[in-house]
Amino acid sequence: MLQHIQKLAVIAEKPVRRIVGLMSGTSLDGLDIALCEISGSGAQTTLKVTAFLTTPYNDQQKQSIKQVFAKKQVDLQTLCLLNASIGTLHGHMVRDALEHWQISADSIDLVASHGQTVFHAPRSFHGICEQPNATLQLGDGDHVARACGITTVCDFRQRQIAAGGEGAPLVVYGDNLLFSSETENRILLNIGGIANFTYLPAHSVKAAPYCTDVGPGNTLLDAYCQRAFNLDYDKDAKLASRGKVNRRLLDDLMSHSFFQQAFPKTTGPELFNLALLDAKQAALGLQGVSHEDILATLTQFSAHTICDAIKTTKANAVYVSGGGALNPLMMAKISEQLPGMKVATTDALGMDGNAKEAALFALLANECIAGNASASPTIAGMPLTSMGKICFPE
Ligand SMILES: Nc1ncnc2c1ncn2[C@@H]1O[C@H](COP(=O)(O)OP(=O)(O)OP(=O)(O)O)[C@@H](O)[C@H]1O
Ligand SMILES: CC(=O)N[C@H]1[C@@H]2OC[C@@H](O2)[C@@H](O)[C@@H]1O[C@H](C)C(=O)O
Repeated sequence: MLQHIQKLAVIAEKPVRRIVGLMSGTSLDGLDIALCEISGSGAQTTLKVTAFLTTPYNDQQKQSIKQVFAKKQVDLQTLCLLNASIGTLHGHMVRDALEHWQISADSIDLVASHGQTVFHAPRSFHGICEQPNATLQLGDGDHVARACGITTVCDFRQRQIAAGGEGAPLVVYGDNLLFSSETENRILLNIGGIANFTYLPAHSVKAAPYCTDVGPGNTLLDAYCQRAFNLDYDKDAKLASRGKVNRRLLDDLMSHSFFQQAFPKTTGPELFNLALLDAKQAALGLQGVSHEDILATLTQFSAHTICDAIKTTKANAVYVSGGGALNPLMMAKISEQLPGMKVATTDALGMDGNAKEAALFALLANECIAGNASASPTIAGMPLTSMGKICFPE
């Protein structure tokens, strides 16, 4: 053990750390792997993504996660086996990515492993006042570390909950260190399965940044597309573009109490799922609406709730990342509803939007090893705390 601690101390003192960030999001498309070079910590952090890839899950891997994903009742043995097998799978995916990039595992200081969220239950969702906020990511860090041979920092969300947060969104801690501006009030909007944003007031404003989930991004669209068309997602919004927004359904979706909750708040497919949509369609007698019209309505639902949330800020510019940034209809609707605001992708800030979340977990691992949470800049409504558990490869 002593040699592991000594090695960590050496890593903490390095001028530049090479950290592989991993993120497997709610879309279940695969594992995002971002190789990052990070120097400094806290306000002095610099981060460069030097290689990135998404290793897709095969159908069997997707199906095995779907057995437990966002489900209130699951087979405990399945869950238990998945925790180990996802860890090993992610470790092997890291090893293969490094081989592909022709980089030796010995040259990597740390892996930062988010794991696979399978259930997210903030108190506002479970409603049991005496119970805490809770969240569960599978893919045990010891299995990751063992499978790729690299010290792994994992399970970032638990400490943030223990310190008083909802365990998400965590990107704000990195967004604030990397992307705030002297003069621009910025929104960093990520449209993954769930959409979230970080609001970064310009330094001159001297206000604290904050971050929140705002509602569904692609999760309802993907689930509907899979059920109605047996397609993973509506590529380039080809299907939704043929449909018409159903106003009654849209208004009903928009009236969900989640949208009245104050920021910061978090959510997931545990709430925004096909059961919710089906119930609303049935209650309104709208079962006959065409699949294309439903997709058009869901695209507008995401765009509208995102823009409503952004309009509560004083932002001058929005930088978008995540798969939703590649959906032309979603992006057109967002630009349309934010007249006069600059809408760009995070590429304009030098960050590949697909790599951003994985890179920001690398940054959290960097903070865990080399940072000082109590000296970090304040985030409104969220605790300042270090995050992550450390797992050694031998
Ligand atoms: N060309 C495209 N056209 C339309 N939608 C797209 C396109 N490319 C990606 N997407 C959408 O983006 C999704 C993947 O997004 P992303 O990888 O950001 O999700 P995630 O990281 O799993 O989510 P989260 O951030 O919520 O955990 C796809 O499932 C799809 O809905
Ligand atoms: C519990 C969980 O995994 N939440 C994810 C999810 O995907 C988007 C949104 O919902 C966000 O809250 C979070 O991920 C990002 C990376 C975050 O924590 O900032």
